[in-house]
Amino acid sequence: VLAQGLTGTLWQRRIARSHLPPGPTPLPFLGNVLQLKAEGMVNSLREVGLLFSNGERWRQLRRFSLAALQDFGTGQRSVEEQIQDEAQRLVEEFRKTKGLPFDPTFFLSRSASSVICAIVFGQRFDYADESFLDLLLLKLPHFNSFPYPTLQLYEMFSWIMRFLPGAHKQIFQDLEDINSFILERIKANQASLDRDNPRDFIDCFLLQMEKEILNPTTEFHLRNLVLTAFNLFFVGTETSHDGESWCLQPGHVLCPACLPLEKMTQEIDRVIGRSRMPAVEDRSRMPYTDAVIHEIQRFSDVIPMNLPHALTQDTHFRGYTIPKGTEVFPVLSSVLWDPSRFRDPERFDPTRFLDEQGQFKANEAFMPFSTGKRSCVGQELARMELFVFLTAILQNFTLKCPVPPQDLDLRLRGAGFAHVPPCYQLCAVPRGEGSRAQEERPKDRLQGTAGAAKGPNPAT
Ligand code: HEM
Repeated sequence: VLAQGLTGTLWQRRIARSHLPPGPTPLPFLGNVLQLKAEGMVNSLREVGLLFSNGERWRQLRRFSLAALQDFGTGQRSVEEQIQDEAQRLVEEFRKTKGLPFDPTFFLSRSASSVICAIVFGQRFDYADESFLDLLLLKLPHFNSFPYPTLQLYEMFSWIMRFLPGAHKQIFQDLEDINSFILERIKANQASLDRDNPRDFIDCFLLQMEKEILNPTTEFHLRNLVLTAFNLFFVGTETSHDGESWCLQPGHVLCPACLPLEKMTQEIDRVIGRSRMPAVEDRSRMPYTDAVIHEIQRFSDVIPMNLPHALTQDTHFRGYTIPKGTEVFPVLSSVLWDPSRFRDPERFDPTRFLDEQGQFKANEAFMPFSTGKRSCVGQELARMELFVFLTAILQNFTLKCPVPPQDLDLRLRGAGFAHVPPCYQLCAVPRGEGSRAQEERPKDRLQGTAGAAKGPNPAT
C-alpha cells in the first residue's frame, strides 16, 4: 500500500513538474513507461483504470469512457457504422462455409473484438497482425479459463500468493505482455497525434492529458490511460479459445436448437427486409427479436457472480451486520434466475418479455449488466452488437443443427466469474436469391440506414 501510494504521488508530481514545449507535444512522462512494468501490473490493476478505481478517479474515467464509447467512431465512422461493417464481414465469413457444419464462436468473437479494437486502438482486429493474434488468442483466454478458487485466493492473499508457484504466475506474465502491447500503441499514437483529428480512445485520452498537464491532481495520466484501455479492451473483447467465449455468448446467440428462428426471420423480413443492413433504430419496431435477445442474455447469465463491490456503510442484511468496507459479490444469477421474477426460469422463453399485444415488456429484474452507478459501461455497445450481428445473420442465412437438437449438450460450463456456452456446430445455409450481402456494395449499404456519420467527439 505504501509503495503504491508513493508511486502514485511521484507520478502526479512528475506530471505537475513537466512543461509542455510548443509544437508537437512530447508528453515527457511517456519516457518512464518502464516504471509501470517495475511497479507490476498487479499493483496497477488494483487502484488505477476504470474497472478497479473508486471515488473521483472512477467518476472522471467513467464519464470519459462512456462518452468515448457512445460517440466515438474511427475516423468518420460512427460506432454503429463500425458494427454494421463488422456484421457485413461476419456474413461474408459465414457464406464461405458453404452451408457445411462449423463452430460460429470464432467468427463472432473476432467481430466483437474488432469493434472494441477500432474504438480503443483505432484499427479493427486484423488477423494478419501477429501481435494482435498472439494477444487475443493466446493471452486473454488464460484469464477466462483461470480457476476461480485460485483467483479468489489471490484476491484475498495476494501478498503471499505472489511468492508461491502456480497458474497465477502465468497470468502476471501475460498481464505484463498486454501492458507492454498497450504502451507500444500509446507511444505510436503519441508520435502521430493529430490534435484536430483524434483517431481513437487513446488519442482522446492523450489530448485530455495534455489539457490537464498542469493540474497536480489530474486523473488523466499514463497509468490511468494504460489501465482504462486495458479494461475496455479486455472486458469488451470476445476471445475464443477451445470453443470458449465470453461476454457476447455467441453460442447462445446462435444455437438453432434454442432460437425461435422462424418467427424472428419473419419479423426481420417484415421490418428490415433483405435489401439493407439492420440498424439500431429497427430494434424498437421488432419486439419479438428484442425479447429473444433479452431472454438470451437472461438465460446465458454471462457473469453470474458480478464483479466485487464494497459496502459504503454498515449494512444489516438477513440478521447479519456487515461492516462498511466489506467486499461483497452482488450475485446476478440470483436475480436473473429468480422464480418470483421469471416464472420457470430454467426454460428458455422469450415470450416472458412480451405483453399480450406482443409488445416488448421490460422486467426490472433483467440485469445482466448489473445495476446502479457501476453497471456495465459497455452495455449500449454490447446491445447494439447483439442486435445487429444477430439480425444480419438471420437476414442472410437459415441456421440448422447438423445433429438432432436432443443430442446437443446445452448446459452452461464454467462457474463463478464467467459462464461459457457449450461447444456446438451449426450450418448456415444462404437464404437464396435476394440475399442482401451478395447483391450490395458496401458503399451503398450504409446510405440512409445508420443516420449521418458522426465525426469523432473527444470525450470530455
Ligand atoms: C453482453 C456483454 C456484456 C455483459 C453481460 C457485461 C456485464 C458487465 C457486468 C455485470 C459488469 C459489472 C457491473 C458492476 O460492477 O456492478 C460490467 C462492468 C463493466 N463492463 Fe461490461 N458487459 C458486457 C460487455 C461489455 C463491453 C462490450 C465493454 C466494453 C466496452 C464492457 C466494459 C465494462 C467496463 C469497463 C465495466 C466496469 C464499469 C465500472 O466499474 O464503472 N462491457 N459489465
